[in-house]
Amino acid sequence: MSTPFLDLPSSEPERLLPYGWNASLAGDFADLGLPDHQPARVLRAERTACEAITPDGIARVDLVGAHSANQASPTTGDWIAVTPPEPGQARRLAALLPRRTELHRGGSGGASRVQVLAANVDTVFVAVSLSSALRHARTERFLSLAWSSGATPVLVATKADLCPDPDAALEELREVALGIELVSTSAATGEGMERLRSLAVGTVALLGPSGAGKSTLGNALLGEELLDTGAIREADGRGHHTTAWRELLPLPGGGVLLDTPGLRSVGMSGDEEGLERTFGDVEELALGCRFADCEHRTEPGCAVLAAIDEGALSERRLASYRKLLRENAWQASRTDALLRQEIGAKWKSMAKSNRAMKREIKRRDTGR
Ligand SMILES: Nc1nc2c(ncn2[C@@H]2O[C@H](COP(=O)(O)OP(=O)(O)OP(=O)(O)O)[C@@H](O)[C@H]2O)c(=O)[nH]1
Ligand SMILES: [Zn+2]
Repeated sequence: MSTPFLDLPSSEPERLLPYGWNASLAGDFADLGLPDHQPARVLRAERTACEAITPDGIARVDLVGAHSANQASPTTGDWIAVTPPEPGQARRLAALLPRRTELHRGGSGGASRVQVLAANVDTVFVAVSLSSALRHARTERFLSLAWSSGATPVLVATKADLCPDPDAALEELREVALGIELVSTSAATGEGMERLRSLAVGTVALLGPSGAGKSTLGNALLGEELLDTGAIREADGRGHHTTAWRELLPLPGGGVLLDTPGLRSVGMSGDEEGLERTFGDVEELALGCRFADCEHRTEPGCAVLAAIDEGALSERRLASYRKLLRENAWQASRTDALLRQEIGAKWKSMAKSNRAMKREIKRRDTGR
């Protein structure tokens, strides 16, 4: 196998390794057909420039110039091709490498475009604090966002040391963490940190409500107090927005931590695929309903209501699913009509045929 590096005398491509550079990305870069350029990863993006790690170290990259207007603009986590270093010349963006994953939120305040918050995130740690009342609907929202990005979510329960009955709380969370890893942690005792480190695969993003302990988890992974935690912020009023701030930080045991201000304030994006995965149990049950368009309210032969009667599904979970679907529909109605037509119609027909297929398979399996 050829080395994933480029043969550039002045540069040290090893500099990209702690940021996730690998042979597969080298292949993507080669496919661009820009042999005179260099690969780089975006550490922080602004409107007209970004900061990136290049084989020559961290550099400012101008977004104007060769990069065409109809291409997506780079965001934190993107791999890009940049012009080689030239004395007295700023680097320029030449191309964006294909994204493997995309964390996004729906347009808000009348904006019609979906806003991409981060690219190429492999693992999302969703933090939920055990020190306050659990709000499952909110947690499910974060998990959906993670699923829809293409990354693998992990549910991280924080502040176990402050919880009077952590076992009961975790038991509850297990239903929410359907099919994913659930880790109980405490920054105070170090509980769960080793396991968390082993789950920090690739580029890791932290999601969760304010005060859930994201910065504290990040610092534990980094082995250094690089992120300001609530306690420090309160003490000296410092924020994340200093110019020296980089949003991608290599982890000592491999992997990269991604921490952007935008991710700290995400809600729900118009995405139903992520919901389907988060609520896989409800979707699965719904396949057994007599009517294909069953809304699981009063319909006869409703398998979802039957499961609730039997205690196999909690009413709370169905209610939470409904609420998120409603919220999604509302979000979708706010995005612009064209986008809605294009994406909505495609998704609807896909979902419809998917459902029909699943029902057919189920029918055959059960011989009905
Ligand atoms: N006792 C205890 N306190 C913790 C733990 N984890 C975090 N904290 C405290 O909880 C507070 C909030 O933690 P942060 O890490 O700042 O939370 P955050 O999610 O980054 O918050 P935002 O930056 O507002 O999004 C801080 O005062 C932490 O010291 C824990 O495991 N145990
Ligand atoms: Zn039903």
